[in-house]
Amino acid sequence: MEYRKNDIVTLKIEDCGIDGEGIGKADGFTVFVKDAVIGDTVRAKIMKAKKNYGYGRLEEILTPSPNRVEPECAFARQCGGCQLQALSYEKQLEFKAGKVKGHLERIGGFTDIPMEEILGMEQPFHYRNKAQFPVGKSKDGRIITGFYAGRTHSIIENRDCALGVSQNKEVLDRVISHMEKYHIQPYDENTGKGLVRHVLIRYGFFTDEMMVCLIINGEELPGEDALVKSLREIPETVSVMVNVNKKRNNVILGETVRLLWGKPYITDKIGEISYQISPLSFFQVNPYQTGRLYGKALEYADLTSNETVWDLYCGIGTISLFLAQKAKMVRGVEIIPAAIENAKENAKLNGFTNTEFFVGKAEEVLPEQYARTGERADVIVVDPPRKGCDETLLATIIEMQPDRVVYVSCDSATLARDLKYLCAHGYQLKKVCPVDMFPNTVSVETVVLLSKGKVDSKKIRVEFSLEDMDMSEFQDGATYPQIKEYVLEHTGLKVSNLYISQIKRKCGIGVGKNYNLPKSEDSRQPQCPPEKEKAIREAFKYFGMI
Ligand SMILES: C[S@@+](CC[C@H](N)C(=O)[O-])C[C@H]1O[C@@H](n2cnc3c(N)ncnc32)[C@H](O)[C@@H]1O
Repeated sequence: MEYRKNDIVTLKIEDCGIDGEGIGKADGFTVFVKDAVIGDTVRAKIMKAKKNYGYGRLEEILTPSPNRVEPECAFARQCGGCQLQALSYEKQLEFKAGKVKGHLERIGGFTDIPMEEILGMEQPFHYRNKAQFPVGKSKDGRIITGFYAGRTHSIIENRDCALGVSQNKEVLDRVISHMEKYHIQPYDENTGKGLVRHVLIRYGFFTDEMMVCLIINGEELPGEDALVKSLREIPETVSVMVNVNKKRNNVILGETVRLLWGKPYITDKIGEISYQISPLSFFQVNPYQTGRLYGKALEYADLTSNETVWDLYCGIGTISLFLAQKAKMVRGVEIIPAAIENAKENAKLNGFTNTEFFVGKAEEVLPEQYARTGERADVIVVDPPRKGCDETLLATIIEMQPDRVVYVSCDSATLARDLKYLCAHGYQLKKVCPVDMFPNTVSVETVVLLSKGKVDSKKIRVEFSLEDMDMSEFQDGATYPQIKEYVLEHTGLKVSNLYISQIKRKCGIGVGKNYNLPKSEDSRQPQCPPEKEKAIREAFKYFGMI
């Protein structure tokens, strides 16, 4: 059945979408309902309707889910950070394990998935060692800080996030009163004026060292010494820095950092290994679960001190050093030069002599090194960003034929795509373990073990090429239907998948290499007209894709 705007539907919520919205069906018509949780029976008003699906506003919870809980944070509904706080933690874990399994089945084409039990937390709050608070103004002109409401840039005022450390509030109180005293204006995204954009706080859970870094739209901050004096009164402060970002974009951190006081980094430990972490370094945000995640990767790598291992996308060498405890040699590759500097320092700090690090793209460094040395690897570990591995890299792994591949992933959709490729080229899926690194949010991390085996055609249902798929929907940003809907609503124009993919390419957003390209050189494709291009670009901006 088809529903239209303003229709009222009754439905049972059975799933959860990427923004944590409840998903249910009314007579085969799928409805996304914000603030409804799995297991609720709700009455919803259709606010937007498409052919087979629509977006509903929660009117009434007719029967609350037995898994509904009172959120710990008073702002959980408005804030975009925690999408699942109203769902019991047990059910959250079930949902996440199901999400990984579902992606492996639907995208990867796998059956009989060797899933291990998801590794959850005992206390799923106050686990984040890093927080980035935007600074802005309230309607009545006060300086405020907090978090962005879901998919917007309006700040929900909150200095005491339930996922962060208790020191966050004290830091923010001091920064805001400093701004008030010195008449420092927060940055305004619309005008590009104002000074303070964000406050970044990093905390070492096992060392109790804290770094405060103000991201500013300028070179200097009025009263820098007074701010340092105030922040030093918090006993855990070991580092106060500014980061300069004068660009008018959505990227939080700029490239330049300046030390105001203390050390340019904090130190923290995972297991037996110490790491130095600077403002720009990638470091897993949940230190408790990171030890378990890396422990699982190490278990799957099954090292006996004789192996040569590559750790691709190695960041500051976190997994590399974990592996180096039990390997003959570990080689790490990372695109950010500063992270590789950190990785080398971290190796030295911990006394490792069996590591080597390379700056560059994994998909370039690995084939180059393999061509140069011809040395095979016993184990290859990959931990790519959400977009997953480049196909050139996967092809090189296949060529190198390591005994085991350990894949650590923060996006199970691109993970499933890459596993499908590796298994279609001779690897076997041996173990899958989801790890809950981000309780109360929809994200889930996964560790996978693949080992060399024969091609098993029964396990793979469809032939495919990465180039023919557009996986960018699974990354940050919006889906094709969401973009179409935004464009229609704001301009009245209808745009096709073809036009969206053309503009994605122009903007440098990853689209499968052949996705929506003409099948032969002579075939003609319509080109996106300028007014539609403008509208699509606006939608990309709205969804934070450019
Ligand atoms: C999910 S993080 C993993 C970092 C590290 N393994 C850890 O656990 O801390 C992904 C890393 O890949 C890096 N990266 C992104 N694209 C890359 C590429 N093409 N080649 C190498 N590194 C890349 C990012 O800078 C980031 O440090």
